[in-house]
Amino acid sequence: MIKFQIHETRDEMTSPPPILEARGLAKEFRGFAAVDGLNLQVREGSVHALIGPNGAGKTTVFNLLTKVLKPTRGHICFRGNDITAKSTADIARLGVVRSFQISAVFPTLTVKDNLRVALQRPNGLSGQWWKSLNALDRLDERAYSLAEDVDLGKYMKHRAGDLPYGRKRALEIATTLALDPVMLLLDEPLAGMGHEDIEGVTQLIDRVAKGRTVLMVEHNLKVVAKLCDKITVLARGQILAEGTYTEVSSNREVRQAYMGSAA
Ligand SMILES: Nc1ncnc2c1ncn2[C@@H]1O[C@H](COP(=O)(O)OP(=O)(O)OP(=O)(O)O)[C@@H](O)[C@H]1O
Repeated sequence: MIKFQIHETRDEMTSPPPILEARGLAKEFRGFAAVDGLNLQVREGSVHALIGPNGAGKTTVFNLLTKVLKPTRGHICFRGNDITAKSTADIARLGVVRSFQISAVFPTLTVKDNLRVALQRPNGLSGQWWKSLNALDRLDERAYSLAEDVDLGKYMKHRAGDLPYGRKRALEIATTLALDPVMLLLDEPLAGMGHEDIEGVTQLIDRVAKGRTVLMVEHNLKVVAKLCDKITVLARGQILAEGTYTEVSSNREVRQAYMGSAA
């Protein structure tokens, strides 16, 4: 692993402890090390990207951090507490929420009703939603405020299924924000998105990152360069390089790993 010693030493002296940390994290599939002794530190308030060539282990790391997979070895800590044995629901209660996975968007419901359904989860109304959406009127104010946060204010009466793709992604992010996360994990938030939506969703992520910590896997390196304070480059399950976009993109081994492509 290539370290940016001066940068990291300065950072460590001035920065708070990491909000999320992986220590010696490993995942083997039938003896194959998809993730191999990962030591990752995500600083509170940062927007941190995990990048790397295909098969580098990004998705596996994400699945380990969000408790979809159990590690073969190693530990995960959130705010200094070991969360290795906790479930996805446990860590969501701590405020660590993965978007585009647990955020369900119901295509036949309006934007407003999708937001009200999402909002009832942290408000302890789960199980009541089927009684009557009218019973959820008290959530309206918060639903409108969430819609404004993601620029969906004028779409409240639209059916989610009729929204353009970028707006659907905005609604998914809004349903995630309904859980009031302190840390958002975004798994390829721009995947499959047309050029016309990328700028809007990039701005949206930038906006919702304020006051939160974001860890994202993303292949679009232009967007990573724009949004992220720190980038961890994975290759063959290990950290190849870490630093700012300028630092990692000028790194020879990173360029080699991408075979002279976008990095
Ligand atoms: N369930 C599994 N069983 C066996 N091997 C797996 C499994 N999941 C992942 N792998 C292997 O682990 C390695 C890392 O895969 P992973 O999907 O984490 O990489 P990635 O960096 O997310 O790749 P991509 O950018 O292509 O999505 C790959 O070689 C993959 O084939």
